[in-house]
Amino acid sequence: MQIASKCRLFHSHFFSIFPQSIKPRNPFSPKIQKNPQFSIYASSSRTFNSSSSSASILARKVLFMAPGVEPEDIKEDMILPGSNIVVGPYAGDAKIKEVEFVKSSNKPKDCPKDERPEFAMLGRSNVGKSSLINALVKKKEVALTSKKPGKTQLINHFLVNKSWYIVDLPGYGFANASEAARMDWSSFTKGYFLNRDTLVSVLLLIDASVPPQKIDLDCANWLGRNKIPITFVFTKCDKMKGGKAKRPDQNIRDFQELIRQNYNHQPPWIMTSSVSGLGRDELLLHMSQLRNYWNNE
Ligand SMILES: Nc1nc2c(ncn2[C@@H]2O[C@H](COP(=O)(O)OP(=O)(O)OP(=O)(O)O)[C@@H](O)[C@H]2O)c(=O)[nH]1
Ligand SMILES: [Mg+2]
Repeated sequence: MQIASKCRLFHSHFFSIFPQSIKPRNPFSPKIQKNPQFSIYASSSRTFNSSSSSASILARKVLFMAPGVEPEDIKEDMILPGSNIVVGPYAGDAKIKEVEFVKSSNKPKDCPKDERPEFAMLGRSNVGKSSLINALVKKKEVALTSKKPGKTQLINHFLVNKSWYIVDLPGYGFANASEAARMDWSSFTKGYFLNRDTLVSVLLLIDASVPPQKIDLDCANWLGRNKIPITFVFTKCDKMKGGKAKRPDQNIRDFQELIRQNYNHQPPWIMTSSVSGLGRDELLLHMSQLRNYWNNE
């Protein structure tokens, strides 16, 4: 199948429920602990084992159905902790054995052309994109990080296990960038998202230590409108502020509420911390199932 049509197939399924005809290829028995904290669907998860249609409608609304999963088959231990992601039959081979920096591109058309699947890290400047890449690959300085926003300026491709890419992108919403640089950012990155046929999913990073930001909601809505697959990755979940500031889980819930209005089906979301390693293995497992599905279709 041609890459472009393969990609469309993937995208069109992504925002709807996966069709009955997809047969599991890699039988997977999840070794996942019970999902401890997530009250956002805690009340509904009790009903997932029931075969009632209202339970499966609820599951469809709140959970991310991985490829090959039917709502009526979901059990609580198939949901990744700290996320709404159901693990399905395509999950596996999530280990990172090697990673190498391949190239920096300043135009989407200069990106690698070898048709390997890729995941792009997107988010506000300073949200923790480069730190998350380092946490995923367990190396300190694969992607350069900084306390000052605006560190990453180009499209950087990192090749993992010689078979797929993680892409580090410049952050958006960097107030100190010149007007010209900000305009450039949007045409340059929008061009990348709209034309990159090998893009499996955008990982849209959202800082969970602050309340929902309009710029993140606008970005999520733009991606949704353009049918670009998205996973919300909440960062800095280790940051517990004192006083009246809201905790990460409250900020995440507020963000979900705002997003829910614009999506028929809840996109996948997951809590992470590059400091404590929270969500690392779970995110890699999620990426494996999207990648394996992409590779197999
Ligand atoms: N507490 C905490 N701090 C984090 C976490 N992730 C990143 N940081 C800090 O946030 C700052 C920005 O991190 P980067 O990874 O450089 O952010 P970025 O999104 O790549 O930023 P740009 O390249 O400017 O777009 C650094 O000081 C990191 O140490 C996290 O999970 N927890
Ligand atoms: Mg960066």
